[in-house]
Amino acid sequence: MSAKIIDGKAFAANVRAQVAAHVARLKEVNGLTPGLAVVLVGEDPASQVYVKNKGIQTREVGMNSYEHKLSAETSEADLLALIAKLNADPAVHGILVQLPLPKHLDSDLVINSIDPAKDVDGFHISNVGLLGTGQKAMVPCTPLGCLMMLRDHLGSLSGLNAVVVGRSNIVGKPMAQLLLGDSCTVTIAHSRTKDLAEVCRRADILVAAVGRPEMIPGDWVKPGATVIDVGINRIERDGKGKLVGDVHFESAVAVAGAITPVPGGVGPMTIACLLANTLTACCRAHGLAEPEGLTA
Ligand SMILES: Nc1nc(=O)c2c([nH]1)NC[C@@H]1CN(c3ccc(C(=O)N[C@@H](CCC(=O)O)C(=O)O)cc3)C=[N+]21
Repeated sequence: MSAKIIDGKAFAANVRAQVAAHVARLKEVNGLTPGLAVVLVGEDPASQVYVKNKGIQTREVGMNSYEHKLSAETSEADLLALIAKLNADPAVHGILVQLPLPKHLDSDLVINSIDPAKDVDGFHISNVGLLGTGQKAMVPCTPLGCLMMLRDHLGSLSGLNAVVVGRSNIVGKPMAQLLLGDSCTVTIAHSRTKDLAEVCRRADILVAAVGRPEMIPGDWVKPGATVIDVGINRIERDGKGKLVGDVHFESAVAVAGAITPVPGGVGPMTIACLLANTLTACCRAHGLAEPEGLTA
């Protein structure tokens, strides 16, 4: 038996179509156009590609995209001044500061200077606290995308054993909160976890977010489990560049019940959820009903 492959690319296209339909209605009925500002500091080529893709997809769903490209030497004061301007701009409903920032900038300080209501990454301490206490928050895009795919595949997650491998603030920790919110029994594992293989084998839901190419082999996967691979690792194989996840796909696909591929799994859902969050932020800013099925 081979696992069902969860098509994140198709799923993301469907989410974007739902967002586009809501945006069209907002324009027609309320005269509103959601706006997303993306701030990129420095010239990292991978980041430039992501930011370009975000801009294209933002415009495709009918939203306004505002791109701010700053030099790698930008001072913290100048960056904070730009964020203050975006916070005050009523045309901007979402603000994303592309991470990682150059080393001379304090990313915690920068992120926490964003108006929490416009923090479409969900990284501001207010949103982290709101999510952790089950209150209405902006939810980080990658875990939100994972949750949508899990709910779609499994229906109810209630009572299932979920193991999240990875404890980052951007994926592991918020993912665990969302799974807990859907009544999973949640374990957060990481590189220091004792008997990591055994812990993984107990998972009905296994979320891999460690950033180590193919570190989770098929024999760590419980037969029939749902495997969500958040890793996006660029490796060199047979003299060619290749994108692989944190899960060893070929061995895991033979054991799992369902699995997300890399590329074409979680990655496209991350951008789709960024657009969903921008729409949600716009609706909240104007006291309008939130889009159903596009929030946690
Ligand atoms: N403030 C902030 N928020 C972010 O959400 C954020 C960030 N900073 N910094 C960088 C990471 C990375 N990230 C990705 C989004 C989509 C794909 C994606 O669509 N990947 C495609 C393939 C891409 C390729 O071929 O390179 C896929 O997995 O199928 C990947 C990575 C968002 N990030």
